[in-house]
Amino acid sequence: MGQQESDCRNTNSFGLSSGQICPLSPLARERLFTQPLPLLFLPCWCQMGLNTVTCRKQVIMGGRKMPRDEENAYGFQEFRSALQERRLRLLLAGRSGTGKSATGNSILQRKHFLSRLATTAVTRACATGSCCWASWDVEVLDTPDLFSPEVAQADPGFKERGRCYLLSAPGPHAVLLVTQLGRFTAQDLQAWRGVKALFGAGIAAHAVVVFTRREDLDGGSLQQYVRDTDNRALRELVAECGGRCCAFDNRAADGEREAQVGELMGLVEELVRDHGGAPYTNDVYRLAQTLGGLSPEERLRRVAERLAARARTWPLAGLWRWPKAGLGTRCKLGLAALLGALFLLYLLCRRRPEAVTV
Ligand SMILES: Nc1nc2c(ncn2[C@@H]2O[C@H](COP(=O)(O)OP(=O)(O)OP(=O)(O)O)[C@@H](O)[C@H]2O)c(=O)[nH]1
Repeated sequence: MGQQESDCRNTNSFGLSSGQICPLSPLARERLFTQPLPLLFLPCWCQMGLNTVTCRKQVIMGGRKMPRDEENAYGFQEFRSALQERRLRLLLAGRSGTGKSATGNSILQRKHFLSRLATTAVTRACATGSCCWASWDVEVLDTPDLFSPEVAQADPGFKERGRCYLLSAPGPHAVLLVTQLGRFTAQDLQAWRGVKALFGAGIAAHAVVVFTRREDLDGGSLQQYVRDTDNRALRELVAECGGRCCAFDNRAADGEREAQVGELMGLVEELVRDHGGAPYTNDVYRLAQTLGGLSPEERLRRVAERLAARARTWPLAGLWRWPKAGLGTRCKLGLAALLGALFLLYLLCRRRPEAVTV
């Protein structure tokens, strides 16, 4: 694939102008969360396969098998139109200093984002850049440190995180989790958790792990590196992202960089096909889709408000994600059985109303 560099579009003014699709019915998961009783047991049931709501499903539509993501509110027609639109939104994420901006510049094939070696974070605000790749209009969103625990102090009003949402609305087709080859640290893992905290655990189905400093492979195979690494957290991360990973040497010569971008875009195209052309979406993106008529400030205020509300219910959301948090299957089943037994015990021990004697 060859890249034709050009500015297809200007930066997205909060991303709401393109591909607006009305939200459909709220997710079954959200509905279930409004029911108090099954709340405790949902994660277990879900993990045990009793609840199929969270699972990616194959649905038969018009004689064709279509993959469908639970997080997606799109219907069949919308899948098709998303593909026809030929637009890809890529969101760069990861800890500070891993090479997100440099990777963004490699994709855009020009120096668009500020990228340099520094002891403190260089990127201070979300920024977008766009280019054409093959027949795709590609929009790249670079992010500042939105994913570390420090974000709570740095962005107390959820403004920057709100901008991140609005700039990537109606949702990213792929999240590129950028990490340095050979330096996958606790901070990288925290950043990945931060990505899931901000967007929801379902984002993993749209994630690609991008390693910078490809030159350190010395011509070796990335797959083998990932397979052989003794860093278990890294192996688990790549597995969680469906094995999608690639490597960039952002200082390589133009031709080599173009080949690396081609490799990444191949993974992204496959991902997009797997999702029937639909980007990742969640309740915040769906909210953003309804705010088209409002001023940018008002949209930001509403989205920030929703993010703050989500953060307040974070322990509940954490409960939902808990089954995917890396516990062993046996352990999860054991806990599920224990919770089930406790629930039965509660039902049995509940005081029955006294029999009324006349
Ligand atoms: N050798 C080498 N250096 C790289 C590569 N990718 C990025 N770098 C360097 O890593 C440093 C940090 O890169 P940035 O792109 O600024 O990293 P960032 O993640 O955007 O950093 P923040 O904006 O602070 O979050 C810069 O000096 C880059 O030149 C790579 O593939 N190889």
